Amino acid sequence: MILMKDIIREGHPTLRQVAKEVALPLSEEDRKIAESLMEYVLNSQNDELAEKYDLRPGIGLAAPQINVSKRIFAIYIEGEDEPELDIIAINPKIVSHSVEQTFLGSGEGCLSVDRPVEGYVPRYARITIEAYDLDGKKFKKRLRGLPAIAFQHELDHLNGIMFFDHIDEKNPLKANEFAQPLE
Ligand SMILES: O=CN(O)CCNC(=O)c1cccc(Cl)c1Cl
Ligand code: NI
Repeated sequence: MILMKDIIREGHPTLRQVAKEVALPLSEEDRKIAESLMEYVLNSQNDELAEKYDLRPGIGLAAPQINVSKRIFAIYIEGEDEPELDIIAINPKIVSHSVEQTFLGSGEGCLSVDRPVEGYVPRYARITIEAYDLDGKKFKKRLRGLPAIAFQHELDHLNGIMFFDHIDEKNPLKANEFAQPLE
């Protein structure tokens, strides 16, 4: 299982690389990598396991964060009755997006960043994405809200981008005129 010691931190060059597309159908190795990312995310949201193994909670995790420069990430966002988003995404891409932007009023955090970084991270408010699942089957989703924000945070990791790259240096708590805060 992935532990915090396996997660690379800012300054590690892999976090700034553009990750490579993954061959389909997935090799056994790549399937295990994908499953381990989701396993971490789920474990980190389980109070008992998170405490037992000292895991920082996360709603997503991308392969580059465990020093694997491949286009794979997992996202799990709990919902009322069913998860808001529960995906393992292979070779993901945004195929279209709204002009309108959004951001989390509380900003974003990252397991690869061991410091709080204040500021609004502008994201597309609504996105249409395409990716492949563990079985190599292509899927398409329209996302909004936190799922859309999380998808963009993880996709950034595959392109060597960190969330703080998007924060306006001069005025971190400025929201541009197209952006509406998420709740
Ligand atoms: O790349 C994934 N992580 O670094 C996991 C830790 N960060 C979070 O769970 C997190 C927190 C706030 C906003 C977003 Cl969008 C995300 Cl993703
Ligand atoms: Ni992150």
